Amino acid sequence: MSLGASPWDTACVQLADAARHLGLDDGMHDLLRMPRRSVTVSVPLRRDDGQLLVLTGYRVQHNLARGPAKGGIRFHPSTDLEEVKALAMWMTWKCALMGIPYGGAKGGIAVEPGMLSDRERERMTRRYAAELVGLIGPANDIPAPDMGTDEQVMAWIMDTYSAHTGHTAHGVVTGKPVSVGGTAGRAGATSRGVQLATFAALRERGVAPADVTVAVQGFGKVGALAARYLRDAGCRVVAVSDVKGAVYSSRGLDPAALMSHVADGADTVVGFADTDTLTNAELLELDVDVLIPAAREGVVTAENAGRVRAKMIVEGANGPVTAQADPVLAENGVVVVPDILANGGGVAVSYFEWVQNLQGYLWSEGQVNERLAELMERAYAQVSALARERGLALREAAHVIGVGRVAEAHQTRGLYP
Ligand SMILES: NC(=O)c1ccc[n+]([C@@H]2O[C@H](COP(=O)([O-])OP(=O)(O)OC[C@H]3O[C@@H](n4cnc5c(N)ncnc54)[C@H](O)[C@@H]3O)[C@@H](O)[C@H]2O)c1
Repeated sequence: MSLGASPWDTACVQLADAARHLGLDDGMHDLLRMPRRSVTVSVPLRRDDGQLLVLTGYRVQHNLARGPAKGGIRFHPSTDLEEVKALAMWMTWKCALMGIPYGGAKGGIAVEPGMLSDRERERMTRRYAAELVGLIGPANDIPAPDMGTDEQVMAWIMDTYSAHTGHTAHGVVTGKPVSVGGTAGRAGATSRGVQLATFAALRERGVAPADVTVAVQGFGKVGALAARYLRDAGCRVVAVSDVKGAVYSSRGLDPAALMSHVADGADTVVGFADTDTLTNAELLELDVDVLIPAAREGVVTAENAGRVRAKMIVEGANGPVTAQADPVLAENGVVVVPDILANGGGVAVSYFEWVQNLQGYLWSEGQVNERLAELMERAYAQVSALARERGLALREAAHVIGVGRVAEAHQTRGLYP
């Protein structure tokens, strides 16, 4: 297969690589590649000023062999069907790798959420949810937050779905506010998982957190808390960024103070006191121990991979390294802890939330964090062991495990009719 740079191309190259290692035949390879369902919906929105804006929304259920579809919803201007298909495929392998009984899905609306008022965002979300009522559901397909969406968006989706079905359906989404059936520990789950994956990789290489410098691209839900947890655990976070630019301090940044700075109206990390301003491109090329891309896909490419000086990349984002960049990084000895492992903590705790919703029973934050650590460490150990045994990169090993489990589910279930 020829190497492309789009997320879908990257996802297909990774699948083809895993299929080859697993010895899957062409039919099974096709079955695993093709999304089970792809839905495109029109989302008409009445703006506050009376104008009608017609947006496009998507939901892709990539694979259902291991359980109901699971995956986030993204509000971002560059969202399109190809991107959503790639993200849905990665969710399938991630859920399988984490050992949770879900298939993979993803959704989104092509929109810049920052241009909408809160009331517009609510109307848009509810209309999109209403279009998907026949598709989503606690036993069918369970959305969660992703770029540009948050727990309030999940509450609106749950409420819209519940209004249509005539009963409160907590289990239709995860990442909800705790007041409407969310779980303790979900808000920081992806970031905690990133920290656990980083520390597992460092431990294996005999490196202590206190000796580690970190740069984080993306200071959103995943990146900000990942920076904060890593700093709290002893690492020196020297740079972070958002879409407007990056800030750097060789002495180390205080992510908690930066979060307050952003929340208190600055709306960006840029301009934070006692820091130098960098571009996002410069942040990716800093001489640090650990680089955590936690913004969007395709930021480390064949063009800039050779200039990455980090010793390790831990993928907080989905698909931040293209298939063409991977071999360049490997050649230069850069260890990549892949997305389907490194950011699997989010879907793990989403699963815990859904289980609590189905049981009508609440766990403590301690229980959630303990079980998260168990799943992350188990997944890391399995990936690392297979990588050593078969001489694979961590990404290849992670995909061999995830894809292999989904292929096995297909084989065991058989083909209908
Ligand atoms: N939210 C989750 O639980 C979760 C779970 C697993 C994976 N992810 C992945 O993590 C990534 C980030 O998701 P999030 O939920 O934190 O999103 P978010 O919207 O909360 O934050 C995104 C951050 O990235 C920045 N950003 C956007 N475009 C950028 C660009 N071109 N260059 C630099 N920075 C840019 C934004 O300014 C923001 O700081 C995505 O790839 C998402 O799929 C999220």
